[in-house]
Amino acid sequence: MSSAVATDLRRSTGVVVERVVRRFGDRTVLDQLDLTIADGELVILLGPSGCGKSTLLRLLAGLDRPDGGRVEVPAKRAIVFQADRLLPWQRVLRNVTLGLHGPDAEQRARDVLAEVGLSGRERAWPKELSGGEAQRVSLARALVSEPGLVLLDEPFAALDAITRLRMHDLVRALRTRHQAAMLLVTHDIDEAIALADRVLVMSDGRIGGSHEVHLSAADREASVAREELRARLLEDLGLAGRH
Ligand SMILES: Nc1ncnc2c1ncn2[C@@H]1O[C@H](COP(=O)(O)OP(=O)(O)OP(=O)(O)O)[C@@H](O)[C@H]1O
Repeated sequence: MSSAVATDLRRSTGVVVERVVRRFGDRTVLDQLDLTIADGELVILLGPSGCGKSTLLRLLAGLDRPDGGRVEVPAKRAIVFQADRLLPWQRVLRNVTLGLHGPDAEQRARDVLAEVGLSGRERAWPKELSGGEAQRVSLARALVSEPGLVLLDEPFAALDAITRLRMHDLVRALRTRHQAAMLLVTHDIDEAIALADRVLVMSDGRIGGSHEVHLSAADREASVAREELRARLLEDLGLAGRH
């Protein structure tokens, strides 16, 4: 089967994945998977452990190649992992400017650090940051190059519940300013409902369920519609009847 990964030179073109296959030995982890993400859309990917979520993100990031099918992604992509992956021997500002070019690189890094609420921490070392602050730096580093696609692999899973809620507010604010397509992997159904334009549920190597989220900010917190969506997601995950 032929495979192709194409990047578009325009800044942001969304994502098109067609019939993508990825095998590891005898195991077919992604099996004719289809997916599209529009510019500016925030899509959340849910699925049981080991179903292939990170494998899909790695393909979209260009860290791996499919065995078959077609992947079309914007040229500029950024990925944020569960662990912050900051360079411990570089200060916060340098961690954000790494790989940036041009005379305005430092100012862009300062601006995006301000956006994530870290003005004044530019000269801090990574070890001096809390977990939430370190993930804010990771978000700043992802956004500073104005990518067309931001991939987030369980970015808040290691944070405490209150910090996670603050990070949700931050992601909502950032997406109104940056028009990137975003794909966020999580195990947390409530995180999915809080943030997503669309929630996808992965099973058997494909996208088994797709749910547009048409809830107001208030309804995302508590409403009959929210509970109905939650029940549908639990059903797709094979957990019907749970709370
Ligand atoms: N490089 C690799 N070599 C061999 N097997 C791999 C490789 N990468 C992933 N796999 C296998 O592919 C399957 C899917 O892994 P993946 O990490 O994508 O799952 P996941 O849905 O992200 O899981 P989790 O939610 O636990 O992080 C797993 O069985 C894993 O062992």
